Amino acid sequence: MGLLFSSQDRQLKIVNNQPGDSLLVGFKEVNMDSLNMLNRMAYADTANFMHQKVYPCARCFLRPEAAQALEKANEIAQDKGYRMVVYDCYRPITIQYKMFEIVGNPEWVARPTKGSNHNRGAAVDVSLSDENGNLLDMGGAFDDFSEVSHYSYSNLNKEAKANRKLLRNIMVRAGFIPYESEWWHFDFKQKRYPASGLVWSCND
Ligand SMILES: C[C@@H](N)C(=O)N[C@H](C)C(=O)O
Ligand SMILES: [Zn+2]
Repeated sequence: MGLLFSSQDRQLKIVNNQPGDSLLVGFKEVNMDSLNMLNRMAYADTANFMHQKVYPCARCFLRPEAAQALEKANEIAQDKGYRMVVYDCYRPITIQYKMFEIVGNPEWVARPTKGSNHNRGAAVDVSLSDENGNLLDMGGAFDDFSEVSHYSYSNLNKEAKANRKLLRNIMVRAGFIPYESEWWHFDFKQKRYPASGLVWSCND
């Protein structure tokens, strides 16, 4: 894939894997099953806004510090009697292009020329469930690209407002930065990581 340049003349360095590469160099896998997280990786299934399975399988890779922060968030959630629900972690830049082509609005899908923190392995899309895996009411669905998804959307019932706040507090305590437009999206911005085109394998 080589190098891409953003319109704001910031150079976006894309690291791509070669045929035969199976490991994501520089990333750490978050083992959702052993951590009792709910694996709902949306883009490894057809039930998403693209109606296409665009990931080879449902695995969560992040930069090591971001992975550690997600694990911390999970511990905080579990101490309170909840489970982390994981919709997305690292997202190859090729998929960002595909998403942006469909949605075309940077409020909902970051411009691929600039790159999303998902492409850097430094963002997650998450929610919470109870101990039995029942999703908490967040007042709207994951990837509902409408104002209902704004964290501060006013027309929410009390429970949904409280649940959004609970999720946000857990994630902020763990080191993530919330995104106002999407209640589920959290960035980990401690370092500037390069965007990547690496795609994981499913059998190692
Ligand atoms: C596509 C959606 N789940 C998401 O992550 N959007 C943000 C803005 C992104 O693309 O970084
Ligand atoms: Zn996101």
